[in-house]
Amino acid sequence: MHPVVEQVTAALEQRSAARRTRYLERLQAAAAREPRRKLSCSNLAHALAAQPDDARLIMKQGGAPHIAIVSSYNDLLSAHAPLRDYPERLKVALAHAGATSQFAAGVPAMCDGITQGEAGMQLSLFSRDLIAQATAIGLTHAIFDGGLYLGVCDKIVPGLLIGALTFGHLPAVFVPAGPMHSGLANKDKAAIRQRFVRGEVSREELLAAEQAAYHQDGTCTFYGTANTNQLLMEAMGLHVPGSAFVHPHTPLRDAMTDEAARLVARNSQQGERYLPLGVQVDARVLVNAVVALLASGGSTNHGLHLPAIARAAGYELTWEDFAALSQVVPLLARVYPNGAADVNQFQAAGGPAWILRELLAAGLLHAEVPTAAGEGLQAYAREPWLDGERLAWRELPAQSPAPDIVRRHGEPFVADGGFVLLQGNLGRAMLKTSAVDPAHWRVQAPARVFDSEAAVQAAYAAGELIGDLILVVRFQGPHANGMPELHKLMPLLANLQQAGQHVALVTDGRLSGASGQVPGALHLTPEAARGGVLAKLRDGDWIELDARQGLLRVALSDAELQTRTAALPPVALAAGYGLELFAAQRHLVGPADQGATSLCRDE
Ligand SMILES: O=C(O)[C@H](O)[C@@H](O)[C@H](O)[C@H](O)COP(=O)(O)O
Repeated sequence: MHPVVEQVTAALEQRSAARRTRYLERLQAAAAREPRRKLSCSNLAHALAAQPDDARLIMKQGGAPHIAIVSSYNDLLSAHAPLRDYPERLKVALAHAGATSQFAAGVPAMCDGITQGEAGMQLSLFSRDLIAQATAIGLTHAIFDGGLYLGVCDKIVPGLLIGALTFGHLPAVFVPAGPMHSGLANKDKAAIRQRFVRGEVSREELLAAEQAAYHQDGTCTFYGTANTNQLLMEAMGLHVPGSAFVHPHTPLRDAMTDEAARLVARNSQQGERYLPLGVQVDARVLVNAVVALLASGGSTNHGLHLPAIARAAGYELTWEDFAALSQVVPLLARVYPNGAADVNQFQAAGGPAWILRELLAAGLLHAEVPTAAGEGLQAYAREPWLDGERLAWRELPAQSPAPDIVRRHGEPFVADGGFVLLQGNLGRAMLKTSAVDPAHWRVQAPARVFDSEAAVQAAYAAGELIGDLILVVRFQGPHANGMPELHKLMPLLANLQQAGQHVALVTDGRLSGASGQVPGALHLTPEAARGGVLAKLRDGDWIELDARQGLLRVALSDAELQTRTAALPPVALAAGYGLELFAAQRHLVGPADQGATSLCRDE
């Protein structure tokens, strides 16, 4: 076991000891209560009312595990559209496994692809917490012995997991649907966007390219936040092994969905092996998730989601933990935006199983952890296949079949994991280097300060973004406006960079997991709307961003900063599009480095 992985795990355990103890006490109390068996007759009758006769009978007897199905299905998200028929399929599979089940909750799911650059994006991160709460509402009926959680995309899997951890005495299996087939290559899609921004292609050509990329149901094919979720569920042992990137509507996918039902019934209190989710997700599992994130060049959004998930399990996972692990975890995959391959090509080259096998071999993962599939993570280092009609797993080749996509741990693409914690008089921020050319890891330039993504776009269109510059986009933090992704800035920033300008982004907002190329100091905390120095910046202030040194500073002394008046957040930010309903979240939300959540705050 690598000593740094051991140290980070021990430190995480130590700093979280009191919180984790409280969490486990709650979990044990919930497990001991067995509420279903103590429900009053009228409560139970309500639960049984809509059930088929045979299920009613079994549920009345109370001996079989009763499994909650929580789904984020809608057909607005291409990634979630295949989940439509899963509940019926799972109910049949659960019955075969001797369990009964109910569809406990449908939770909201929003598509960041549809809302990029629009007002709805301001609800994106808050939707994670709402999904956690909606999951809890389904489970709070207290009649369940386990949960199946159906979801794929950005905020949905973290939200489901936070909700499920609140009912950590129940076992959980996460059920994905898989990616769409490859369409127009992601880098060609990005190139056409850059040309559109430069006025070189028409809107019709742009739309044709977008539709060639997003062309059917299933998850988008780049390694953004949704697909990072999927790899993390593998690394945390919460999936049927290898189910992340199997296409929807295939016999293999169906077999894996059925297997999820078998596993959750088996892991219930009435099953062969009781595995409460809250016990399963311990410090080792959280560290494994961070390691897998880093080794695969995953989404920056998990710098928020993993600390929020950790808090739901009683842990204080910090950006320092990410940074320490990043120094020893090698980058083993090149998947867009960190490379040219898409997730289908990544999967064909070995996919998550390859990454996990290599990390296990390098002693960078805790191997002896309980998983949904059994004891030990090794089961997740093999690939699934159908042996006739039987679901089986087989070893991957020893050598990389595609060294431009996946590498052995001894021959990585880069020796570190590409997560940098930037610190200085502007605050603390995250920067992901895996998609950024090292030539751009250090930028020193005057600030151009904006209070919205739209204002940057207007300045670009007016030809005002000239020369080297650090684009400061502030009042984009969780308290200000829910911390939207600012992905629409990418084509224009990439154009400036390609034109030879030295550019970087500094923001208290987020970027999409699909963003790359241009260095971005993200999730800056404290945010401008909560006393951050960002609110005091002016055009022309000299900013230094250095990924190698972990530095982010403005060349102003403390005395100079003292004399500056902080700008006020733009007025009337939160009206229309439902934003007015989320005032309480904006008020309650915690800082980015604690997961930007209004849930699981310090007790
Ligand atoms: O992966 C993420 O973090 C995103 O939130 C993701 O949903 C993405 O931003 C959109 O799908 C846009 O994708 P493209 O604009 O790159 O096509």
